Formats: sequence, C-alpha cells, structure tokens
Amino acid sequence: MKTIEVDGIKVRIQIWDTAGQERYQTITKQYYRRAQGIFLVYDISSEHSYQHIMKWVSDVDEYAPEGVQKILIGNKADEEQKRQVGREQGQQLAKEYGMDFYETSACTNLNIKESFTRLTELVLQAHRKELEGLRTPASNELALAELEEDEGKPEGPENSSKTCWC
Ligand SMILES: Nc1nc2c(ncn2[C@@H]2O[C@H](COP(=O)(O)OP(=O)(O)OP(=O)(O)O)[C@@H](O)[C@H]2O)c(=O)[nH]1
Repeated sequence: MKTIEVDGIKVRIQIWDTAGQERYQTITKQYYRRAQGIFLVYDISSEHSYQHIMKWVSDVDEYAPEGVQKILIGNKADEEQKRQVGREQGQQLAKEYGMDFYETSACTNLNIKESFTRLTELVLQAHRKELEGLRTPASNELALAELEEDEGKPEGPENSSKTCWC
C-alpha cells in the first residue's frame, strides 16, 4: 500500500509485483483479474526482456479487465553501458500499443514517482468517465434528497408538483 497525491487528491494504491518467471504464470494471471493499472516492465540491458513484452501484453489483454490502464517501462536506465534496447524502441513499442512510456531506474529513482503518478492519473480518469456515465443530468443526489424530504408528508399540490428538475 502506498498513498500518493494526484491533482490534490490523496489516492491509496495497492501494488503487486508479480513474478516474471514462466513457472509462476498461473499465479501471476490471478492478479490481472482485479488490476486497474499495469506496468509492463522490461530491462533496457536485456533485449530478451524487451521481446517478451508482446507476450505480457497478450496475457494482459486476455486476463485483465477491459479498460485496464497500461504503461510501458524500460527499467535499469542507469545501466547505460549495458544498454541493449534503445529508448526509441521502447517509445515505438509503447506507441504501437497506445501506452505511455518511461525509462526508469530503481537505483537512481529516475521516473519512479512520475510513472506511478501517471498510472494513477490514468486509472482515476478511466473511473471518472465511468461514474459520469452512470450519473443522470441534474444530479441523482438532488433527486434523492427530495425523496427523503417528502417522506411522511401528505400528498399535496406543493409536493406532487416537484417532479421536474429543469
Ligand atoms: N542497475 C539496476 N538494477 C536494478 C534495477 N531494478 C532492479 N535491479 C536489480 O535487478 C535484479 C532483479 O530485480 P527484481 O526486482 O528481483 O526483478 P523482478 O523483475 O521483480 O524479478 P522477477 O520477479 O524474478 O521476474 C536485482 O538484482 C535488482 O537489484 C535498476 O533500476 N537498475
């Protein structure tokens, strides 16, 4: 659990670091089901890990809920001398999948806060849209307040006329 502030709102996020190895795949897939945001992480010093991203994306598409937010991460950006994956390759792949992209380093803290903040922002945005879609014009809250006020009151012209909120 971690609390971060996005647009002045304090958001408590639960973070799961799933195992990368093939033998843990069955367990890993269980985590996808309730995820709202996912980082797909490769290691910039490993071309193999970059190639593996396509497999992760197809797993996420298959097992994660629709509308899950994804960000591509090229980690170990501090390992410049061992770099096997160019920054442009990361950007290109992210573009293909319609994801944001960051190169990060857990060692130097590069873009760690930024990428978590961005993913949280995307999740919040996605859920705001959902909530707005459920809300009727002129606000459900007003309608509910009026129903409560009316409880116990006799039916009369002043009460029965309150059906229009425009
Ligand atoms: N130089 C450098 N090393 C890193 C960075 N992030 C992780 N490491 C090192 O990479 C190794 C693997 O890190 P983990 O956090 O275990 O990686 P993981 O992807 O969770 O591993 P699995 O769950 O086993 O797939 C460790 O030795 C870390 O110290 C980074 O940003 N830079």
